[in-house]
Amino acid sequence: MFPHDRVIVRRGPESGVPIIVAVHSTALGPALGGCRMKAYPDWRDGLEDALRLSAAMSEKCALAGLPHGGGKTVVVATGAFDRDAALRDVGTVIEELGGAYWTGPDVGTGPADMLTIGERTRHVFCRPVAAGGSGDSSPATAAGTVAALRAVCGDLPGRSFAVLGLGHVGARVARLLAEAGAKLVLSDVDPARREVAGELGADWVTPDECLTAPVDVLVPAALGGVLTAEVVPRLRCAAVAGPANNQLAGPAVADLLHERGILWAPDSVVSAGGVIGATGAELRHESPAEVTARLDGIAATLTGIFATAEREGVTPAAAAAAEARRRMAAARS
Ligand SMILES: NC(=O)c1ccc[n+]([C@@H]2O[C@H](COP(=O)([O-])OP(=O)(O)OC[C@H]3O[C@@H](n4cnc5c(N)ncnc54)[C@H](O)[C@@H]3O)[C@@H](O)[C@H]2O)c1
Repeated sequence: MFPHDRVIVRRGPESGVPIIVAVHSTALGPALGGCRMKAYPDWRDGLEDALRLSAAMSEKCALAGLPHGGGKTVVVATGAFDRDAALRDVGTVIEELGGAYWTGPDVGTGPADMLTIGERTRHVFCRPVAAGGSGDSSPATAAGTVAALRAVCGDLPGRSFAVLGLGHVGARVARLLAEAGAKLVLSDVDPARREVAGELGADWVTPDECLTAPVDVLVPAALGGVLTAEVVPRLRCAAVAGPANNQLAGPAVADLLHERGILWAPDSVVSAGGVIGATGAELRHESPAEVTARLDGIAATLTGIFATAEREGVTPAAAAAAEARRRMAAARS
């Protein structure tokens, strides 16, 4: 079965680069998903990314209890091209969808780029705060991650965490954990990020040492695909929970984690804070208190998924996917 509602692949009329918009589901409401601008070896690799990431967004929105489905835009940014023209092309394609899909920032784009896309469509979120948008989504993503970490290990004081990746989200998570009295091991491929460890009085280690640190929770906050069949046997943590999208290198890795008795918190739940915060403020016009309540709700969602997984003898990944499918099917019927 073709699982997507619709997929558009278009040569941008102004820029000439391939623009791909995948709308996975609108069962729960208009689809949401960021605009990724990235060089790919071939446009078909960009299409594959858009198909996979839009399905992941459907799961994320459904599990966050949002009235939205999942989508994704990919701009295949290979070779020289006019960046603003490509962003306007994205806006043109999104406008043609008539509100079935809204976009925001993703890898390779930021709030300022949403203004350029917004020249052609109003179906865009996370514009800069000065332009009336909600701006950087990473504070909300970090807050949601910490809510998830409370669900994983209860009280944070005295617990140990290895945070891999100290960018927009990871550095904020590390600060919130330090403020809560947790013990931290920190790492990033960028040596300049060592200043975060210095500031927080945390241990600074190499990325490989961070991945295999003997801690309560490993917090992946860098790139996806970090949990591979080779890495899982070397892990020395009790649980893995972090904001990095698509942490599992393949579906079978969830079983490997389960067999080793390592609790894995599905990233579709842990990383939902950004989309909860941005769309709460811009699309649903929720008050800060309502947004905070939704962010805190990530803890209850995760606890429910862990309980279902245990009761049914399945992995948290399988329990999360089944729950998202159930919510979308219920909305369709
Ligand atoms: N920003 C958000 O609101 C948001 C929302 C949902 C999910 N996420 C996900 O969270 C993750 C982090 O997002 P971000 O906005 O902080 O990105 P970012 O680019 O600001 O930070 C990523 C950090 O990871 C580091 N890094 C890259 N490769 C690494 C490696 N192999 N080992 C160690 N460190 C490495 C980079 O140097 C950088 O400091 C990404 O997977 C992103 O998709 C972010």
